[in-house]
Amino acid sequence: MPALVVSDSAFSEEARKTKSKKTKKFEPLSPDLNGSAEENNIDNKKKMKQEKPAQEEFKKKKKRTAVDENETSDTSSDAVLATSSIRKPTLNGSLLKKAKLMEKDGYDDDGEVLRDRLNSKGIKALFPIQAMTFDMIFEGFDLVGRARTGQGKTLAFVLPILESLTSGLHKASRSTSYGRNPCVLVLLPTRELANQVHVDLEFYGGAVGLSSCCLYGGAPYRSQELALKRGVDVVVGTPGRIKDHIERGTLDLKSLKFRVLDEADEMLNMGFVDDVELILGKVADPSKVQTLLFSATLPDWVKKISARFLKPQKKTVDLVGNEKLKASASVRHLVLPCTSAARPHIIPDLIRCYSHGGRTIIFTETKESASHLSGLLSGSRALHGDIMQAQREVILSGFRSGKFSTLVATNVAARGLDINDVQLIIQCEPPRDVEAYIHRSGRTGRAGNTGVAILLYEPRYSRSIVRIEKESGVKFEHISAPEPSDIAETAGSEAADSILNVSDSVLPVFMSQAEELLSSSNLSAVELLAKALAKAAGYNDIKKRSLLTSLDDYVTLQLQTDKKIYSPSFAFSVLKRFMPEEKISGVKHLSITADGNGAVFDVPAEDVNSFLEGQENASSVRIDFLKKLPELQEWDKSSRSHIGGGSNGFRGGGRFGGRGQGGGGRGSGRRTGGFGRTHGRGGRSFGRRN
Ligand SMILES: Nc1ncnc2c1ncn2[C@@H]1O[C@H](COP(=O)(O)OP(=O)(O)OP(=O)(O)O)[C@@H](O)[C@H]1O
Repeated sequence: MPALVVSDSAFSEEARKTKSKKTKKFEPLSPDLNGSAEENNIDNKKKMKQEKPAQEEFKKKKKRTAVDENETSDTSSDAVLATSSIRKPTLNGSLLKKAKLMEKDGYDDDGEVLRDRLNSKGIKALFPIQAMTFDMIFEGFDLVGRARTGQGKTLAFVLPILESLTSGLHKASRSTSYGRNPCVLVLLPTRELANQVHVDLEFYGGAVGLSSCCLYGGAPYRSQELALKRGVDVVVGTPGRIKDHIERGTLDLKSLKFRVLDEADEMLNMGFVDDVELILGKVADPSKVQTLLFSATLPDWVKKISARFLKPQKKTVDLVGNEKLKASASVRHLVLPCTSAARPHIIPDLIRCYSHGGRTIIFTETKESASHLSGLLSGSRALHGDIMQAQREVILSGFRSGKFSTLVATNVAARGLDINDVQLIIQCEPPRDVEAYIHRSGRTGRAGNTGVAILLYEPRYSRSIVRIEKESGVKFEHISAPEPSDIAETAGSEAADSILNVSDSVLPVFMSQAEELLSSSNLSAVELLAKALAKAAGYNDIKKRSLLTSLDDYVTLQLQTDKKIYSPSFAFSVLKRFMPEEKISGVKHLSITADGNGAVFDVPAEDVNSFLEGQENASSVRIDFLKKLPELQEWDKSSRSHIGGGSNGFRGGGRFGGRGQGGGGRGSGRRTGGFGRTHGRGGRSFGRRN
């Protein structure tokens, strides 16, 4: 039997670590070393016996089956249980074995169907979290599982549960009768997520003859009650509605074998604590139920819940642990200063630069701002809790199927949603807690793919960026907004391509007008053609854009004097020496540089020349047009004063290389799509996908 190993795919650090650990760990299990492996297993079995005697009978059976099958012992779970380490992580090892077991029982077709279904989704080997938890779950342990977003936590509980019900611990006691009570309960925080996991359970569970239903609020009770009455094996749902069904007597948890809390911490955030605790407390004999808890983030409440409701022998597989980086490692994390007024202008440009033609999810803090922003972004739809449930489902399925490619959502879409080809996440402002940042940014870069997450922030409140950076372990790349001229350049390039595709049949009609235009204009043929291209690309002019706030039609200037500038009021007093009051009133977002040698501020694009020329009238003063934002002092919202620069500062400086002399990365971006405005330390140019 070919033993597949954990995917060696272009995946995470974890995958690599797991693989190397795995190789080391399982080398002794090669066929010629079976003896020593067997000895290990015997030792481990002893430890296991002390640890969980209730499992013994089942394990004996399992071992007999393995011997019957003449398999090597490399799939023995004992090693895992004793070491809490990695079992040979085989999809084939496990699922082929499953298929074999099924063959004996006459269920070979089901096994094939399950395998085919996994393969049809590109699943050929287990991801680390799946490989490391499979046996623990299959063997009957309670488990807390944590892995970064997009690393396959759903199948980490789905597959061993299916296997356990159809060929493992619970096979014998499984009922298939009409009106049977569910043996699996999966709790999730949002309806969308419940739906998604239900779809997975129907798809994979259906392959082995398990039925499921999904219970969430906002949907009629009747169809849910009918499904429960007929009898199902798996119930998936949100805590509120599950509790309602329990209280109405339509859902009985007495036959439960598994209960799963997916994204448990979000249930706390959403105020489901009491409901969850009530549901967990409804099980008659907790010793007969296996409880599994999965999330990418495990704050304190989850630890409390697990201490209260999981058995003392529970296992914990934490692939994030004390590692500094808690967010997805396959996502580029970017930050960009941007006022709320600038968002509607800047976001389409960000999508154009960073989404590579894929899907984008934009997160806002409130339902109102989601609706408002979606109204301003053509081709986008909003998704939030005030939208009727049926409509929410239509919107999400439209987004999944590509009917529109930009979704503007609140946190209802932050957790767990797995949508193909989401290339870009934009967060309109820093979320209140780091968990929200981790989950939102994790809607891209899933299953080993890459993605980009851009966090917008009001420049004055850069402190929250520092906080998120510290708590998530992410090293943000600071970028400035794509310059309108860069966007126009690409649009012009597309227009040039489209012009070449225009049929020659237009020439007789337009030639004489072209000749007339050329002869009557002072412009050269190339200049006229450039204007025609601009028009074809939809441009009448090129706007300026502020470096400080990303506002269109504003330009960022820098003021320097021969003295240090300690406060905005001092900077204003200097400006007042040589600029008229009406121009000073147009100055916005004045901030002091971290080194105190200058002040930067925005002025309307039409006033730039007045400021540049005005400095002629003042001695020891310099005004410069900024191409690169220096490091700035942070604005302390509470004291309404500037905090000293340096490490606390709003980091522009060296990290904002983009518009710096030469405009980092602009150059040949035309064809390769380089909008080279990534100004992180590495200064990588972030081009469009070729
Ligand atoms: N072994 C595998 N091989 C290939 N793809 C997989 C494998 N396991 C899961 N996937 C795919 O990876 C994607 C992410 O899986 P899943 O939604 O379970 O991640 P998650 O860890 O629960 O993420 P989140 O924390 O965001 O909820 C899904 O599209 C899933 O089909």
